[in-house]
Amino acid sequence: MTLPLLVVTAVAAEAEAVRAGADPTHVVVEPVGVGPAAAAAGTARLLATGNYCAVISAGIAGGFVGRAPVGSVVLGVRSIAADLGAETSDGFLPVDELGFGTSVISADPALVKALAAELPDAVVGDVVTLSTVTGTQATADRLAKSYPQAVAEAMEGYGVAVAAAGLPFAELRTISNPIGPRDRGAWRLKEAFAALSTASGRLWTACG
Ligand SMILES: O=C(O)c1cccc(C(=O)CC[C@H]2O[C@@H](n3cnc4c(=O)[nH]cnc43)[C@H](O)[C@@H]2O)c1
Repeated sequence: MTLPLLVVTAVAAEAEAVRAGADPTHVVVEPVGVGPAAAAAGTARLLATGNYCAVISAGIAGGFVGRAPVGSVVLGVRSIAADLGAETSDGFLPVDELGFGTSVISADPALVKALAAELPDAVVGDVVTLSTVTGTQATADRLAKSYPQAVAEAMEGYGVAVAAAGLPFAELRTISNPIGPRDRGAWRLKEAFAALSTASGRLWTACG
């Protein structure tokens, strides 16, 4: 029998949205906390106590303006730790350039292909992971320029990818807000959760 797919979210509301759409006979859904550290620790714990065919970091996200509109589904091909590194007078230096590992983890190509086939309207691109939600136009512009393939930002993908440690990994997001000046009242949570439920209905095929 095929092993189940593990889907990790940050918060309970995201897990409920995934469960509303996903087939419980093929998909296990767990909230593990907000941010890359909680995501990595929670995912590692789940993978140590269960057998899964793959792990997906799922939830809502901010979308880069002009790349992923509010309400859209995003499928991550790479999860990038965009604030792991050093600040210099010339700008941000990623951990890669410091010689301490990599800030970029690629999703499993076969898993991405299978999900993309099930989610033909998804915006496919990189997803940046940040510990701090972007709240100014200046930061949004810097990130858009530094990560031209990035379509969304969230707070967990890179942490889940590190914990996956070779198990097939991917990131699935639905866009609740544009990345830019903070306007919490403008987040379209209802639309993003509904899109997450619909997309989750296609996850049962992920492991063949
Ligand atoms: O306020 C609420 O009612 C509420 C209900 C459910 C979830 C939330 C969250 O804030 C989820 C946090 C989760 O969302 C991701 N996220 C969403 N937008 C962004 C963004 O613009 N930049 C970074 N992360 C974003 C993130 O992964 C958080 O873990 C609120």
